[in-house]
Amino acid sequence: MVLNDVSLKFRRGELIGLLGLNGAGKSTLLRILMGLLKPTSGEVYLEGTLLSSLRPLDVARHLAYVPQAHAMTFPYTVRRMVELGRIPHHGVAGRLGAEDRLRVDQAMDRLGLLALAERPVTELSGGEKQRVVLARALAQEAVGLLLDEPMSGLDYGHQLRLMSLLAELAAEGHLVLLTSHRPEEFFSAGHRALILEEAQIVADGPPELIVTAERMSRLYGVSLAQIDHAGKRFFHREESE
Ligand SMILES: Nc1ncnc2c1ncn2[C@@H]1O[C@H](COP(=O)(O)OP(=O)(O)OP(=O)(O)O)[C@@H](O)[C@H]1O
Repeated sequence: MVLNDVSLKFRRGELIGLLGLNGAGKSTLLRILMGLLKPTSGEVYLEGTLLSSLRPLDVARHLAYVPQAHAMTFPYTVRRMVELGRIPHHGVAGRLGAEDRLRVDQAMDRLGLLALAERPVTELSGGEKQRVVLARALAQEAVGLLLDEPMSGLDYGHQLRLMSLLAELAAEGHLVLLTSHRPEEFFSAGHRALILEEAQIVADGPPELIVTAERMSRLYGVSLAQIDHAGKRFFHREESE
């Protein structure tokens, strides 16, 4: 069983980090929340409505999902790819209006993509592609952003910028749920940390109480010490190991 007895409630304005070992079920949980996988028992509700009763485009107006890997087969330009994020608003056959263009430009700007706007996505680096997919999710203007390892492949500067952007989005009222293998990332910016272990949520609460050396040592099976500095927490492997 990938997930068992998981009961969670998410609210607008929350920035939530989901931690867990490889194979713990993090992506599975995001896919269930997006309605891409159906739970064998239990239900997902989106603002009071049963998720499974909504059409995919209706879901996409509320939730945007950025998976871990994205195949980019067609040589669309970066701009065209980000424009696809507007489909939930103007429909599959609809034309882009002024509002759509504005949102696309804003999303590209926030991900630092304006200079790459006319480049075919097939010719981009891994980190650049990742930023395009994130910009497409932003252009979607969904309240909830479900991001599977959004930092992966990004250079250090873009990782830090993305973390600030996600905090900004949460402050603007979005729900941001991301998975990561770097517990430090949530400590300063995240409001809530979740740990998925043995198919269950074993911890759910403020990062300062959950993302501790003791818990991270147990989770990852390496002995860690923590350093708290300037409102941030860092981990390092204990010398004695
Ligand atoms: N399509 C699938 N068919 C069968 N089993 C799957 C499928 N996708 C994932 N699994 C299994 O479900 C479990 C959870 O996988 P999931 O991708 O949700 O883990 P994860 O926590 O996101 O891992 P990672 O950190 O490696 O990305 C794993 O044991 C995996 O092998």
